[in-house]
Amino acid sequence: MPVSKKPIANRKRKRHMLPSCRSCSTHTRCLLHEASKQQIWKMFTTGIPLQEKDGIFPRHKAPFITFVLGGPGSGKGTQCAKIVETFGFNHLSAGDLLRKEIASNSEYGSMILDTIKEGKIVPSEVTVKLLRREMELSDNHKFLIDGFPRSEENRRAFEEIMEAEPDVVLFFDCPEEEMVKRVLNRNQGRVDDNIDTIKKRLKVFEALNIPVIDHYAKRGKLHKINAVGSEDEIFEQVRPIFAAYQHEAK
Ligand SMILES: Nc1ncnc2c1ncn2[C@@H]1O[C@H](COP(=O)(O)OP(=O)(O)O)[C@@H](O)[C@H]1O
Ligand SMILES: Nc1ccn([C@H]2C[C@H](O)[C@@H](COP(=O)(O)OP(=O)(O)O)O2)c(=O)n1
Ligand SMILES: [Mg+2]
Repeated sequence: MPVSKKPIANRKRKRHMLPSCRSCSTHTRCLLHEASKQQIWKMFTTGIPLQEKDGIFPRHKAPFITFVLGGPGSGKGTQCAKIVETFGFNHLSAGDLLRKEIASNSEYGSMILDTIKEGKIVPSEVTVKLLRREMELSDNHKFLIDGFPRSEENRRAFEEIMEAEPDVVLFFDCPEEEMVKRVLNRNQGRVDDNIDTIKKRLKVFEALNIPVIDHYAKRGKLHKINAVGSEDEIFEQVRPIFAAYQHEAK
């Protein structure tokens, strides 16, 4: 699966292909992107489609990207489902995309399976390519990217290949013993939901994912959420984060 910035052949391209602003493809931010995001939020919160008079043409729609981070079993997938329901995001789970690759017997399937069983991280170019494909094909440009980036390498690869940074980063902060308990009770038939793999995953989380979390904390993008409590209690910490963005866009 070679990484290329060229269009994917024979694939229907959507208007908000990344980078969404052709005139600034070397930049991760430009005034047009920023103005566009304001308009997009307005559109989503009011339900009124963008007009030419708004000064932003639809082809300039910028993606609104949320990274969802947290250790294994911290509740990322569970909360993503609630965010989708309430705020209408497209949920892209890096783990689900990798598991689909295994199931489809793709060229990288066996390597991905071995990596997941070992609790390690799949090479970034593979994961970013899968995410990129989903983002390009999406009709929705509000993305919840769940379980990514899991390492600084993941983060840098995304920024380089997608030429984009997240707008919001959520971190579900959960004690290890609670995460272990949840994963062992998850009951989804996953090859990595066993005590040996979970122990390895927790070490990898500390070593590789915490630096990513620190990076976004320093950049003021991190929203740390206490992941202990009922699903609804946790969602009540999440809700105002997105509600605040809606308010800003008005
Ligand atoms: N707040 C919660 N309290 C107890 N169990 C939870 C909570 N949130 C999720 N779970 C359960 O814990 C397990 C892991 O949740 P999941 O959303 O898959 O986490 P992650 O995607 O971070 O690994 C699932 O079985 C889920 O039903
Ligand atoms: N960015 C990512 C995300 C997941 N993976 C691999 C390695 C992870 O242990 C597995 C499972 O990830 P997933 O996000 O589904 O796991 P949890 O929901 O946190 O339990 O997939 C990866 O290599 N790189
Ligand atoms: Mg998950």
